[in-house]
Amino acid sequence: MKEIADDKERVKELQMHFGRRVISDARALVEQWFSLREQHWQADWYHQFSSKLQRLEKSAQRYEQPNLARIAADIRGIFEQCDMARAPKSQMIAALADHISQLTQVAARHTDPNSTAKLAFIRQDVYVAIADAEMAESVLQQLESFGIHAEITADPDSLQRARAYRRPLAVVIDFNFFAHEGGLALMERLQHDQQRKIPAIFYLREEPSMAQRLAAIRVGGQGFINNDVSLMRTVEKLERDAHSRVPDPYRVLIVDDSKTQSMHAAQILNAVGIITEAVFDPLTLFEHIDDFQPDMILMDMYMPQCNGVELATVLRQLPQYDRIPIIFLSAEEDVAKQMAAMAEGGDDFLTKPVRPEILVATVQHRCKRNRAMRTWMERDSLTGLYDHSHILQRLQAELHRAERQKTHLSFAMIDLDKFKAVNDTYGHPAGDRVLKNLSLLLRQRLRKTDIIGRYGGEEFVVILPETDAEHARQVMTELLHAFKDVRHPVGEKDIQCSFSSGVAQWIPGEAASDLSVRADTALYAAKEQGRSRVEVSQP
Ligand SMILES: Nc1nc2c(ncn2[C@@H]2O[C@H](COP(=O)(O)OP(=O)(O)OP(=O)(O)O)[C@@H](O)[C@H]2O)c(=O)[nH]1
Repeated sequence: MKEIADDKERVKELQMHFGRRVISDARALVEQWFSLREQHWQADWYHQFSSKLQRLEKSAQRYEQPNLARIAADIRGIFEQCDMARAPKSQMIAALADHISQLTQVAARHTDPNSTAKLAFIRQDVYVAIADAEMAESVLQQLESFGIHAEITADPDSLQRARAYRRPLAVVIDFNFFAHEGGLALMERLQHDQQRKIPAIFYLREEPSMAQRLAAIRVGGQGFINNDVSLMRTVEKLERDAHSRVPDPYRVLIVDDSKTQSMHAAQILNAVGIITEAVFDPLTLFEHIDDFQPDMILMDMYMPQCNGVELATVLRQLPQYDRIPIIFLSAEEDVAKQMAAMAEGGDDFLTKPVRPEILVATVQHRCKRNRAMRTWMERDSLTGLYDHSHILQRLQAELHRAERQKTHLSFAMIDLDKFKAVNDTYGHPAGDRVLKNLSLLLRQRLRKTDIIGRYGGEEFVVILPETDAEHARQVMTELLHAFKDVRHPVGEKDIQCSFSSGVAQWIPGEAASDLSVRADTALYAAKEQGRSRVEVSQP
């Protein structure tokens, strides 16, 4: 009997091992895709993409991962239509990005079932370099309980080796790490060839001085922790960083009556994976904005029917278009005229001919800022999750996508159990802490592609694309178990809470409001049947 059990164990281990191989091949392809964003397109980019795609196709077939093999084959189909001599065009970028996002969704579901960092598909670890073993272990546990994968690197050499193997999400480092070098000097060495600094959180027993804080900032320091401070704030920040790798490409609308000029700008932007759309007739601008949903507009100053300043003025008069950044691109060298253009609602002015790297940097910067601003406006201030109205907008958009791609989608509602008693017994701030912890846990444990919102008070919702009801039930049940284990610090003691959840799988053609009513009814049933459980709506 024991031998059979051993065999089963071995088969399971092997399956997991092969599963990890496929995942690492999928990750390599996704990282190759992301590299387009950071470096300009180069001739051998397709070659590298192709060889990574081939590896994934082979391993997905060999290790029997049919969903991944199917998506890889679809990517191959799109990829083969690209003109290898030039950067991918907007249509290709959009199609590839869409499939890469599907790949991350499917791959995320295949991660090691025993891992706490289940859904960290494009995983970056946090390295914990603290000499005091007990403290290192405590930091590790706090990070892991929120699904941030962490690794203890107990001495400078192992930290260097880990860093060489993969860029970490952050390093939690002892300010006095191994006295002969110290955390500062070591961090400086780690940052040596990094374009973007690796975030560092310094551990120091005593309150840091101003000089120590300044020195820390210079080597990428984001903050300090000591023995008493819980990592909560740090986790929030790390969590935000982990999520900043949004795979959606930026979208830029180019308004220019000259085909040559607009194609030129498009090529430069396409080479860094930005999707562009050209508008030659300014009078059709509104339709383009509504359909294309740009992150920003690149606008020529002088066009036959009207000029760019007039167009910007019109846009700024309409609340729905008021926040879209506009960069003027023109041969106009008269600074007074440039200033006048900016005064009418332009955000920047670039003089033609503009150097490609300047155009790219300006556009990327504007898009990034605009997305960050939008994020703030759409988020609930306590938890940072989508607020009620925006989660409904996202649900609408995801239903369209599921319709287009003919995929499943599930919608889950979550409501904390007996939460009134938490507030009444321990006070409102303690209740807020629990709400924040639940939101952190949801963000850490769910896939990047799942969309989470705070519906109101102590009610949360999750949109799970590409997920059927049974799968959604499993995900919610795992979350419930994980949440019940979380200890929420309240004064001297810790408290534990639970939630109930109702899940509904979208029926093609069903309206968003009907779907949410079904999830709500299932949630009600979960409450009725004793709470701390997940119920699924039967269509
Ligand atoms: N701390 C805090 N409490 C909130 C917030 N929003 C809503 N609440 C509280 O959440 C509690 C919800 O209580 P009820 O709707 O009675 O439900 P419950 O006590 O959770 O009981 P069941 O849902 O039936 O398990 C109320 O006490 C609200 O005041 C918030 O932002 N912060």
